Amino acid sequence: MTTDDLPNEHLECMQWAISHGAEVRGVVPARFPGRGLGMVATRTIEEDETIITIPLSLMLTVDSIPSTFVKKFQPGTPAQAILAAYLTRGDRRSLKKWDPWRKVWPSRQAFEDSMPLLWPEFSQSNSGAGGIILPPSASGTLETAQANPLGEGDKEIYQNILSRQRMRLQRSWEDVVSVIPDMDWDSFSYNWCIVNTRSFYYVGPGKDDPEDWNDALGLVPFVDYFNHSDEWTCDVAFRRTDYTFKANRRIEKDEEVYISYGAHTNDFLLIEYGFFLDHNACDAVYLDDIIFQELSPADQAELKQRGYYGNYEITSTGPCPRVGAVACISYMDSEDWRNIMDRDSTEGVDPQKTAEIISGWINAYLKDCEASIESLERNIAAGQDECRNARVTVILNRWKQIKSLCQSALDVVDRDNTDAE
Ligand SMILES: C[S@@+](CC[C@H](N)C(=O)[O-])C[C@H]1O[C@@H](n2cnc3c(N)ncnc32)[C@H](O)[C@@H]1O
Repeated sequence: MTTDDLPNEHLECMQWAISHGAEVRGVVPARFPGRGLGMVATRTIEEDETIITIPLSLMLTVDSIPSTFVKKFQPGTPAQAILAAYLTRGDRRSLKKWDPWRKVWPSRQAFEDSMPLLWPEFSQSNSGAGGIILPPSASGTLETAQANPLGEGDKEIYQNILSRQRMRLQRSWEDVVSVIPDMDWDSFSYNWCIVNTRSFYYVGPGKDDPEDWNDALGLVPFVDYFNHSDEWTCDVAFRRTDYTFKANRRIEKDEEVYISYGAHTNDFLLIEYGFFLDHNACDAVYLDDIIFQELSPADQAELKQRGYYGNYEITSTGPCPRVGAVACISYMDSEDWRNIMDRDSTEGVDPQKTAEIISGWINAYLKDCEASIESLERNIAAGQDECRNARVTVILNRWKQIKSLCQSALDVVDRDNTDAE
């Protein structure tokens, strides 16, 4: 961590926020290797101490930008599209207020380096040209399986992540160019990424929470310096009039202070934010594409009706209960299977068989990992272009993490099976 060589613009940004009503106690921006800027404690911070308060008046949301600009857009245009359009083509005088804060944002090059969405390999599709193989949760495809329809449930955002993101950007772009035809793509996509990586949850006064959380966002100056950790030390509370940032444990002087961007998998962090964590308690991958191949139409219908279709998650601590349920349906008598689902019966369950089926699925995923790792390593060895090699290395490291997650899950399945014998 270093604050000594911090360019003045960061302290000016903090002063600007304070002069517009922000209260800042015990933290300043600082540079952290591999994480860009972040927030550091300048003294010991006690548990429950409020370190920052940001008034609503400082925020940049669809409610705070000139209504003449917002009114140009059709109802239903995503907030992210309107904000990115405003940052790109809003009235210069009204935008000037935000200059000290915008000055400290990352460059477009930083996004081009870190966000697969902007990598040339993925400009057309999810399966990168030139051999960059994205993890299945990001690309929506396994080498060994055709992409299948997704299941149901709140975990869906963690699959097909790049397609979903590309669709959101595409839709934003179309909505915006239909109103501002000479919008510049490079600037717009840059500002779209800014909103994507630096927004907070925001719902305007008197409004209900929208169905899609992508529609509930706003930019909150200065606190967008906070980096993410799955062991965050600062809780964020949105009270509709302000945001408060409160330490959830004692923080020592010179420690980086983290918030949580959500309980996200590493593939989600990679695609949506352009980084992933070395250790992430929320990391997971999904066996859907492998399992879907083996399900009969009747089993699919039964699983759908019970809300058990898809989102077959594995973590380093083993498979989720949905995986066990779908393994059982593949060999059990229908009546017995319904009884385990409805009455917690164990009649007809063969734990060894269940474990063998699950191990087979995880091993199929592992095979894909190994093939991808080999191919990416060959790709790096043959590559001449340094920037491209850096991109391939990021993805290779992610595949290695996935391989180790699968191996841990496999160990858990094998151990549980041995214990049951
Ligand atoms: C809200 S900004 C945080 C401030 C940012 N680091 C900066 O330099 O302006 C979010 C971005 O910070 C980076 N980031 C956040 N948490 C990180 C972490 N734990 N490790 C590496 N990069 C991180 C990612 O580039 C992400 O898109």
